[in-house]
Amino acid sequence: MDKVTARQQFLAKRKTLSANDVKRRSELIARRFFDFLKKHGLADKSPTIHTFLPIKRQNEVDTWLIIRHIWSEYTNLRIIVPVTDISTNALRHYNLHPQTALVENRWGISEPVTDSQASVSPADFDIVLVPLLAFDEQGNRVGYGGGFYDRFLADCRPDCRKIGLSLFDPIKQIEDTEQTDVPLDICITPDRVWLFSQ
Ligand SMILES: Nc1nc2c(c(=O)[nH]1)N(C=O)[C@@H](CNc1ccc(C(=O)N[C@@H](CCC(=O)O)C(=O)O)cc1)CN2
Ligand SMILES: Nc1ncnc2c1ncn2[C@@H]1O[C@H](COP(=O)(O)OP(=O)(O)OP(=O)(O)O)[C@@H](O)[C@H]1O
Repeated sequence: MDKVTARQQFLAKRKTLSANDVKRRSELIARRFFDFLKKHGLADKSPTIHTFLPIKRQNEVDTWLIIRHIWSEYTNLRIIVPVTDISTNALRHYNLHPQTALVENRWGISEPVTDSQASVSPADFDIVLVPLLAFDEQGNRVGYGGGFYDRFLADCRPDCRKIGLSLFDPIKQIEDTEQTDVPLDICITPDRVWLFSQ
């Protein structure tokens, strides 16, 4: 399947989900994420976790379930979220705390108010939770087509774990992958954890 077709199909599939479907699937994904952290002892190393904040009207995975659980149970973890620079199409990255003031951007994505806050370098990130519309059995992904995450993930350390979160199972293969596409290491769905790198 090509990216354009996958994008259309999965945008349509998402629209069929009720708010309750998204919530239930997001809870299963969050549970699998914390099981994965525990199994690999990742939380012990006080990792820095970068996550997207969900676009509610697009029925994205509700990452707030993961964030709130980290704030209550894993207080040694640092959470970073992206802010989109509309003029350069680049992402900048800022700390997220329970008291961080947020504003919605033009796509309905909550972002920290960045006055006087220093941005954080992608070299600091140990885990990145990656938004997607579709992924394939090799770990390739398709987003909204802006190339934001492809550019961002290229700046992360090679040992940073790139973990996709998907409400749906993978497709067999995305056929028109490009040199600049950065594949996922892992993808978590409501049903299972897909591992793409050893
Ligand atoms: N939650 C979240 N944050 C993210 C991303 C994401 O996919 N999800 N991005 C990942 O790169 C970046 C923002 N990228 C985006 C690019 C385009 C549109 C957009 O055009 N939205 C249209 C609908 C798209 C469609 O239906 O085809 C809109 O809101 O009208 C939204 C986000 C950075 N932050
Ligand atoms: N590192 C990069 N440098 C320059 N252009 C890039 C880079 N990464 C991706 N692009 C370009 O960005 C455009 C969109 O890429 P693609 O269709 O893979 O986006 P996507 O992965 O669906 O979106 P997103 O990453 O925002 O979720 C393509 O034209 C691609 O060539």
